This record gives sequence, structure tokens and C-alpha cells, in this order.
Amino acid sequence: MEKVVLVTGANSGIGLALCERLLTEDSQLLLCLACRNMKRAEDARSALLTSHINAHIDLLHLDVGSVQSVLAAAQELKARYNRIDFLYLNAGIMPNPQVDVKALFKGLFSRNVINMFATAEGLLTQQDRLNSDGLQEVFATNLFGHFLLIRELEPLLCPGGQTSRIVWTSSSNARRSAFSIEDIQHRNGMEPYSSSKYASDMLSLALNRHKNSQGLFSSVICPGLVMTNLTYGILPSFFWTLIMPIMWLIRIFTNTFTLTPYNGAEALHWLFVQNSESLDPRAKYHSLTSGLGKNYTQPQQMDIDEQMSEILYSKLLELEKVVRKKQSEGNVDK
Ligand SMILES: NC(=O)C1=CN([C@@H]2O[C@H](COP(=O)(O)OP(=O)(O)OC[C@H]3O[C@@H](n4cnc5c(N)ncnc54)[C@H](OP(=O)(O)O)[C@@H]3O)[C@@H](O)[C@H]2O)C=CC1
Ligand SMILES: CC(C)CCC[C@@H](C)[C@H]1CC[C@H]2C3=C(CC[C@]12C)[C@@]1(C)CCC(=O)[C@@H](C)[C@@H]1CC3
Repeated sequence: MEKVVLVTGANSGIGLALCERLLTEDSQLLLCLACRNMKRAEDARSALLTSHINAHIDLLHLDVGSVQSVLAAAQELKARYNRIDFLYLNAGIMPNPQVDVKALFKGLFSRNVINMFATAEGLLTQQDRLNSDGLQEVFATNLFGHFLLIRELEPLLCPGGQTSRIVWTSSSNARRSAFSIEDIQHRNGMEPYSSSKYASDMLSLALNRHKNSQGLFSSVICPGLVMTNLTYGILPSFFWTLIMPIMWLIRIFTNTFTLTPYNGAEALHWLFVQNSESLDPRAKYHSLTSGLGKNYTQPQQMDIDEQMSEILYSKLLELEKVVRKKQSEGNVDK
């Protein structure tokens, strides 16, 4: 039976590279590209079809940052498919990033330099805003929209007698100290990206606890530092052009500088070919590239508190009720 695979944020960067790799791995795949911009989705589909002429590629309009769009997309999916084998939750944003140049230079001459290049700890802040649902945009896009999608797709993800898999594109930038259980949307801080990725790590653990018995397994990965639209948005493009040779040089010494989307998608691809029983729910799977350019995947234990992940899960369920109520009231008003 052909596998049904859905990828969010599939039209560029790591998501698109993943699609390419999955089609090479399994030509029988039924691949669904879930994107917020249909022109970009069409272009991605055409690009994939040039190297995989007979591939079965569907498109779906999905803006994960919008409650209404997630609910509509889920309805459409339930009409189209009777199960989903792999759900890759890859769409993500880091709006208005600011690099702390002083911390960067200080870090360059410290013993922490390798960790700084791997995680950007203490280097990055972002300016977040409220979206039209009244949610913080980074939280809504990177975490909550995906959570709502999972909840809506439960009938396709837990069909009974079969296992399904969820894979989150998280980050080594996910940090416990950037997250507050009192402020899960990160309304009051300057590191919404780090907070949202830490929340996705915790949610994955909670999902495993609640859903493994129904055949649903969740994992998180970090793609390493990859040059994509997201990273190009961090610094002016002339600066990236200038430092690109340095980046490739650093790559010889740090395996976390995967740099290309193909390399960054390594752990996402690796998980596709693993059995669910062999997965560790507490591990983050890292895409790594050696100095000689060899790709490999390595698990690393996550710094997560079981109890806190359970509280987060309950808070997300509560928020789900609130947004659903708001949504149905909105529909009645129309
Ligand atoms: N690049 C890196 O070094 C790292 C990236 N990551 C994570 O990898 C993931 C992929 O990012 P990357 O490939 O780097 O960057 P890209 O910007 O190339 O890809 C992000 C994708 O997400 C889509 N997207 C953003 N917002 C939404 C939305 N509201 N609804 C639907 N789709 C949306 C984008 O669509 P559109 O084209 O329309 O904007 C795009 O397809 C992200 O989750 C990111 O946090 C993690 C660690 C490191
Ligand atoms: C002199 C140096 C070559 C200049 C580069 C400095 C920074 C702009 C980068 C250093 C570490 C990088 C990094 C990321 C972005 C660019 C840096 C801050 C990420 C935060 C991108 C998104 C992620 O999720 C992380 C895993 C990356 C970690 C490292």
C-alpha cells in the first residue's frame, strides 16, 4: 500500500529538500505539499516532477498560523485520504530577527564558541506580534497551528491497527530558559522562536505519552544550521555572501553546520526509514555533516520535565477549546 505523507512548509528550504529525498526513497509515495502560498506550492510541485516524473504529488492550501485555515485544510484532508502515515510539521518562522553583535564577538573568543555556532544561544532575539486570531504569531505558526492540525487529523493518524508518525522540525535553539509555562505564547519575552521550539519538544513528548497506545508516534529533529529563506532573513544578504567562505570553513570543524537543505533534511529522511518501536521519545534527532561532507543522524537527550510537558498539553487543549468557541461564534455572526 502506498504511504501517504504530508509536509507543512513544503515549498522551500528544508521542507522541499525533504520532499525530494522522500520521493527518491519511495517512488510509490503519495506526497501532499501543504503550503500557505499556492503559487509557490505549484512551483515546488513542478520542480519535484522534473526529477520524479511519475510521482503522485497533491497540493493543499494551509496557513498554519490561521485557525480557520487549519480547520478548513483538515476537513479537506479528511475528504481526500483515509489515513496519513507521516505528518511532517516543518513550517516555521523567525520574524524580525536581531543578532546581538557584542555577544557574537564575545562568544567568538570564548570556550563556548562551538555551542554558540550550534545553538545561537544568547545571540538572537525576535519581535513578535499578535495575529488575527489574537495569538502570538510565532507560537501560532510554529506550534499551535500544528497542534490543532494533529487534533483535527486524529481519525487519520490513529486509524486502528496501523501506526502513524509525526515529525517536528525543531531546533537546537530550543531552550528551557526561553520558555515559561505561565506564558506559553511568549507574550512577554524576546525569544519567541526558541520558546516555540522548546514547546514543540515538550509537546512531542506529551503526544507520545497520550497517543503511543493508539499507534501514533512523535519525534523531533534539528536540521543544524541550514542556509534557507529563514537564515537569509537574519543578516543582510551582502553579509552572508561575504561570510559564506568562513561558514564553509567552520563546517570543517563543527558537524552542526549542515548548510544545504539536502543535508539539513538528513534526520527527517532517516526517521522515515526507522521503525516506530526503535524511536526514543526523549531524544532529539540531529542532522549532522562531517568535515568530509558525510551526512548522519545522531540522537541527543532533551532537557525536558515530564510534568511541565503534561501541563503544556493541558494548556493547549484549553486554548483549543477557546479558539474553537471563538471560531464557531464568528461563523454564527457571519
Ligand atoms: N534554517 C535553519 O538553520 C533551521 C531551520 N529550522 C526549522 O526548519 C523549518 C523549515 O525552515 P527553513 O527551511 O529553514 O526555512 P524556509 O523559510 O525556507 O521554510 C519555511 C517554510 O515554512 C513555510 N511557512 C511559514 N509560515 C507558514 C504558515 N503560516 N503556514 C504555512 N507555511 C508556512 C514557508 O512558506 P513561505 O514560502 O510561504 O514563507 C516555507 O515553506 C522551520 O520550522 C525552522 O524553524 C530549525 C533549525 C535550523
Ligand atoms: C562570523 C560568523 C560566521 C557570523 C555568523 C553569526 C550568526 C549570524 C550565526 C551564528 C550561529 C547561527 C545559528 C542560527 C542563525 C545564524 C547564526 C546566529 C540559527 C539560529 C538559525 C535557526 C536555528 O533554528 C538554529 C539551529 C541556528 C543555530 C545557529
